[in-house]
Amino acid sequence: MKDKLTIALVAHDNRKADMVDWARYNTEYLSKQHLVCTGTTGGLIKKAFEEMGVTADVQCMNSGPMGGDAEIAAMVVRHEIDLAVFLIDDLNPQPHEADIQMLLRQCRIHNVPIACNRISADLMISSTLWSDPDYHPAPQNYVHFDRTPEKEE
Ligand SMILES: O=C(CO)COP(=O)(O)O
Repeated sequence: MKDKLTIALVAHDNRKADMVDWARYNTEYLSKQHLVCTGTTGGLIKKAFEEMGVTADVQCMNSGPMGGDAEIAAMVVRHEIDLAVFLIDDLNPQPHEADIQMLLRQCRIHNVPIACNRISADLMISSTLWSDPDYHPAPQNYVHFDRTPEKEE
């Protein structure tokens, strides 16, 4: 498996404090990975690492409402993202809902693990499967399911 994962980090405004706190909690691990973030989320994570005197590889895309989610979704389609953490504000509407759904959908389609809360993110980054050479993720399988009830003889 790869030495360095490319991890997407995205958080809506009301979830940014949680994202920064999560990034601080996992600084040692995250500072060894390549982080791809939407603009404002990435800026806050960079600042938090700087305040802690930690050097990290943080790449900032556009801000979410200006296409950042769409840029990251395109990276997912190109298989450039290994894992995503997306802290969504489920209590308030977002102007770029279509882009949000696109990012979530492309992660599902392309079998990219995506955590939408901190516990999922913690479990995902601590999985030993990342370094297990015998682990090969099963591909997504979209098989038609026939709902027609079987006829009784
Ligand atoms: O809106 C976002 C994700 O949908 C996040 O974007 P920012 O990190 O630029 O605020």
